[in-house]
Amino acid sequence: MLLCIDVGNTQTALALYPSGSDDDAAVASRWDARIRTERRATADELALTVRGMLGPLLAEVDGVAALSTVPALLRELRGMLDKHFAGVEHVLVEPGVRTGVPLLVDNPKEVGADRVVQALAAHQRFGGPCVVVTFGTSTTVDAVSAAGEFLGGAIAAGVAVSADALAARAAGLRPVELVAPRSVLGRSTVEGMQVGLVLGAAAMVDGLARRLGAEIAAKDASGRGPVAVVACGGLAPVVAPECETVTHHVPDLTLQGLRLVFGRVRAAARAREDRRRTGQPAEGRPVEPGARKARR
Ligand SMILES: Nc1ncnc2c1ncn2[C@@H]1O[C@H](COP(=O)(O)OP(=O)(O)OP(=O)(O)O)[C@@H](O)[C@H]1O
Ligand SMILES: CC(C)(CO)[C@@H](O)C(=O)NCCC(=O)O
Repeated sequence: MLLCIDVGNTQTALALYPSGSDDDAAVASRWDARIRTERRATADELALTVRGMLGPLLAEVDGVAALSTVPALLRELRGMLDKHFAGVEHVLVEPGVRTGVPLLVDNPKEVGADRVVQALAAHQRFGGPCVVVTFGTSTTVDAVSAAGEFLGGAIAAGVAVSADALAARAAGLRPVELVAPRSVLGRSTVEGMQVGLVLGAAAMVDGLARRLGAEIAAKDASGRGPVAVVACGGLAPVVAPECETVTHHVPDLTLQGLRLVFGRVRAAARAREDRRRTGQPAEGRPVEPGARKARR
């Protein structure tokens, strides 16, 4: 089975998917888990945690795909894969890895690996142009073209981050439970904060999704018409139902994206190996440097 690991800023999500389902847009996980992200964890500590959680399932792992949105943990994650998963194929999604997603932005290297794999998974599953919304430490709203290109998008403070900041900065406000209020007319301090935090985030996402949809349509005639708006992230169950534009909620979108990247990288490596063995040149003409799109 393929082990996918998404190290987020607050939580780390893990799942096991059946091997050999590389091209399938969506495959149900056989096992999943969520743990707190510990920013100072070492490669050995990460391995201890992952192995401990997997227990006997560890023996069934024949591949690992991972990403980290925490730069400090990228090195440790690589160390864990190289030292503790040396015997199985593994892919760490970072700049240089051929995900097949063209990144049409100023600096492709700075785009978070989570946003890249989410764009891939949403496009593979729903086709056409789409908008990806994540409700995690940050709230992101990203545009993906009909051809599956990452066009850019928005990065905003996440709902829990906003709630913490408000309680820390306003003397009369306390942390509140992040749930949708009964009505937009907040009739208490707690409800007023829930309106602002939860319904406010939903309204922001709706506004951005509509504007990004218009940008996609303006760039490409095939982007006109309904655009799938795909939500994921730890707070999606709370906020996505309050959004008018969200059409799908895929809780494991990032992990599915990791699974797809693993399949692509493995297929490319096998094609290279076949060519090397048979002495055949790569298919197609070499791409001229000026015409090359930024991919990773
Ligand atoms: N059941 C829940 N109820 C309330 N908040 C939750 C729940 N589950 C997760 N969260 C919150 O969701 C956020 C974590 O979501 P997620 O794992 O998508 O983000 P993350 O780990 O920070 O990833 P990223 O760095 O990609 O944003 C945290 O702010 C956490 O407090
Ligand atoms: C935006 C977040 C925090 C979303 O998880 C992550 O993708 C990240 O740290 N990205 C780097 C900056 C960027 O994507 O442009």
